[in-house]
Amino acid sequence: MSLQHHKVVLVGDGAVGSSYAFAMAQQGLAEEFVIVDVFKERTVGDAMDIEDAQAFTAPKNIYGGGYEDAGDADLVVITAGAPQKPGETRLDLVDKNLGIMKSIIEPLMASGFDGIILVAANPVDILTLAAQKLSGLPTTRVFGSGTSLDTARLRADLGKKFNVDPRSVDAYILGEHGDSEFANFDEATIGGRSIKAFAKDANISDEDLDAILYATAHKAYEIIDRKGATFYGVATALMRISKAILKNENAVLPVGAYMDGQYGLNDIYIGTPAIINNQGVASVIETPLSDSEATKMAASAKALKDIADEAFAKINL
Ligand SMILES: NC(=O)C1=CN([C@@H]2O[C@H](COP(=O)(O)OP(=O)(O)OC[C@H]3O[C@@H](n4cnc5c(N)ncnc54)[C@H](O)[C@@H]3O)[C@@H](O)[C@H]2O)C=CC1
Ligand SMILES: CC(=O)C(=O)O
Repeated sequence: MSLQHHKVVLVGDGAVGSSYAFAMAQQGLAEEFVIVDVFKERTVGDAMDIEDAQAFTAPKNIYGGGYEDAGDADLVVITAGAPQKPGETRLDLVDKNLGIMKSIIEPLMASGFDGIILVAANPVDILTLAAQKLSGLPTTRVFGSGTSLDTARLRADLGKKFNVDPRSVDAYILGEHGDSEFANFDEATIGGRSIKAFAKDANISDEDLDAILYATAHKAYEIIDRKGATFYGVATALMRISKAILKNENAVLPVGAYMDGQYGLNDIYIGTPAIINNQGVASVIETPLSDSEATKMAASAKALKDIADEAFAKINL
């Protein structure tokens, strides 16, 4: 039996990052875990705090560090960036967070890092593309959390509506992690049976399903209005994706993956199911879309591309 040693570097020890560090500790994932942030004292404090949980979970080497610690890391997770204030969209953060991403990728790559980058900072699809272009790493080894959180929200609401465990719902939010996202209701299933057929039996209308999509797409705003930020959901999604990478699971998960012709799209990252293993995105699953869903995917991609083109031009990317 080989002793596995996985090293993960977290960049951004705010609400999302520290919750992710805690989730990883709870799951006993990553034998070595480095926390990096401009607020250095906080990374040391968080590492000490999480260390106190190890006697109940699993021992690991967790410490506040710097980019010089990333050279031999398997995975770098980037949660550094300004979060939305009430009333702001994710896309409003683009210029500020692109500057932060640039300041991270340069020292990260200077460390000799050659692993996988997983991005969560918003607007995540655009920042993931920036991270890939700035790092020069293969597109399969740089990807984003994409619509993983949105898909979790959708499955939870559908689970409640149809009275089934959300883990048994096979439905996806696709497109931008943001206002132009959409659900694949025309193909979604529970136990292999179409959700639309379940809905018909239960007198649930298309308008009811659209209301579920609306609630999913607006849940971040609802949470931010009440507590200022969202973090537990995305931290758990990041933990789940990290586990698929570190354990080489070949798990099918919704992520923000690079488009190389899938859905007729190129050179953008967008929310889609993909197979995730220790190589990153092993392959993108181009899930079937009805005509109206394909139109929504194209519109979502255009919304992302327009913002990315404008923002990248400002930093010569
Ligand atoms: N993809 C998703 O589903 C979700 C993404 N987010 C995004 O995650 C990001 C972080 O959100 P929060 O943790 O709530 O924000 P936060 O403000 O609590 O934490 C951000 C952290 O980034 C650090 N930071 C800033 N500049 C840095 C730099 N140059 N290098 C290293 N660290 C730096 C800050 O010191 C701070 O600790 C935001 O962009 C937010 O919109 C939040 C929830 C869900
Ligand atoms: C903030 C954010 O992106 C979310 O909760 O979906």
